Amino acid sequence: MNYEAIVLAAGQGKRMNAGMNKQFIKLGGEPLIVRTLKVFEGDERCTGIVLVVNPAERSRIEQLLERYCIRKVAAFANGGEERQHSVYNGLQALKGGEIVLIHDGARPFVRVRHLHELADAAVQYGAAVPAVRVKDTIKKADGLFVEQTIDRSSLWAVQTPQAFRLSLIMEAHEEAKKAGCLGTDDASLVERLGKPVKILEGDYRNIKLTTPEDLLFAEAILASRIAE
Ligand SMILES: Nc1ccn([C@@H]2O[C@H](COP(=O)(O)OP(=O)(O)OP(=O)(O)O)[C@@H](O)[C@H]2O)c(=O)n1
Ligand SMILES: C[C@](O)(CO)[C@H](O)COP(=O)(O)O
Repeated sequence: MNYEAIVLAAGQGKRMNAGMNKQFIKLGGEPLIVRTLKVFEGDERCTGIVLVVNPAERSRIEQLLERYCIRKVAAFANGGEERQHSVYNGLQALKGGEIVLIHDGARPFVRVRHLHELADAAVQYGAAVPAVRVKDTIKKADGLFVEQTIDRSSLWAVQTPQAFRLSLIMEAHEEAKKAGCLGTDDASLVERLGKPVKILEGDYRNIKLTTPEDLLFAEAILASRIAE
């Protein structure tokens, strides 16, 4: 199934502490956002990308698109205060296809195979997310004292891209806006409507570059890809 993509690049990267938006950090010589966009650029099922950016960074990003021959960015949208607001703005800029994939610009290692599986699952279920099983022992705490050890057998760490029927995710965002509800991902807004969200087992290497040590993992993943 073909799809449109929304790629989010309008954060500040505070936790990365790089003194700039982490989207511009170079990984193996190429900016992070370029690596992410190249995955969608190379997927024949992606019909266009809405790129959500901080307006102050737009011309710098446009220069990168030119330099790295990224042609699928069909529209820009302005970032909002929170990730959810950025997605909302991105949704308004879509052309109106059936399926949309919403992706963090900070996850450059997603595989085209997964994009296809997610788009197809969104046709079938309405909403589909990639996720990996939680490997750590998770404890709930009160301050720094353990209250409870959570049974991890039903816990998943959820990633992006998250795939949706456009009508469903539009409704989910409108309803969340009305209710003043903020979620850390888009699927949670569908969940609050009581609609199903399908999990597809993802890839532990589809990391989001969030804190400085993630750069070490990213370089290692990149090296393993080059060796493939
Ligand atoms: N208001 C926001 C916040 C986040 N994002 C994007 O959403 C993705 C995931 O967010 P996160 O990792 O939290 O990125 P930042 O917000 O940049 O990081 P931090 O929270 O550390 O500042 C990133 O690609 C980021 O650019 C966005 O477009 N608009
Ligand atoms: C959407 C997300 O990438 C799913 O893992 C994540 O929730 C983004 O925000 P976070 O604040 O870094 O959790």
